[in-house]
Amino acid sequence: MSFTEEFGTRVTVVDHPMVQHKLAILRDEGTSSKQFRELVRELALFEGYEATRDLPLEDVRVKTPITEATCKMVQGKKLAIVPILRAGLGMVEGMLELMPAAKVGHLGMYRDETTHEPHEYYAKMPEDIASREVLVVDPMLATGGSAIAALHYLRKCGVKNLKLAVIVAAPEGIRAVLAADPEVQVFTCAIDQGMNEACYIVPGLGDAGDRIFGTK
Ligand SMILES: O=P(O)(O)OC[C@H]1O[C@H](OP(=O)(O)OP(=O)(O)O)[C@H](O)[C@@H]1O
Ligand SMILES: O=c1cc[nH]c(=O)[nH]1
Ligand SMILES: [Mg+2]
Repeated sequence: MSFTEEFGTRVTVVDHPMVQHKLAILRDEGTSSKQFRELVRELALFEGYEATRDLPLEDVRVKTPITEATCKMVQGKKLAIVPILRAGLGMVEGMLELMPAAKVGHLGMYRDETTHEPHEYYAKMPEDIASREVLVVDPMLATGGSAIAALHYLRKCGVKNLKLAVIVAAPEGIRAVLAADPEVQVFTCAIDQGMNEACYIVPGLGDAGDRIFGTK
């Protein structure tokens, strides 16, 4: 069964040629931290473009230099971007370029190196998070543990409309997320083969947080 058949409309693979090109450079172990950060920002912008495709529009009257016309503008929808620290921070700037009025909540989470379980160490959300449409961002979806913990936290905050944008996903992680949250929509630039024994995505791109911040 193909991933399209298995995941249906709940998963969108953003596989535009420019996205695939940038992702190939991102995966390359020789790519510097500076270029890695720039690519993560750019890929986030492309993903944000897809993730906001269903935003409601309203009619506005515009006077062009030629005549008056009825045009469309995005309704004043309340949005929030929630990066999972650290690596998710790399995607915030690109998302904000697209949605400058969005609020940003932060969720600190690290994966235990042995058990691969997520540990939450920080959370700061906009006060009105429950009434916002929320886009959780993190470049990597491996076992799905971190994303599931983030989605669970946001559901407990009362968030109704949740989307998750990652850059590289393992099929196991997607399955786990879809099973844990029956409504979340997932956006990814690639679905990889799987994970190795250390739960790193294969072929993946290594440790996204370390590559963004140059910590290894
Ligand atoms: O799907 P999972 O198995 O939970 O793995 C994915 C998580 O692991 C990475 O974070 P990490 O724990 O390395 O923290 P960091 O962002 O601080 O590097 C990544 O950015 C995700 O948050
Ligand atoms: O491949 C992986 C898996 C988890 N976290 C990463 O940064 N990369
Ligand atoms: Mg990391």
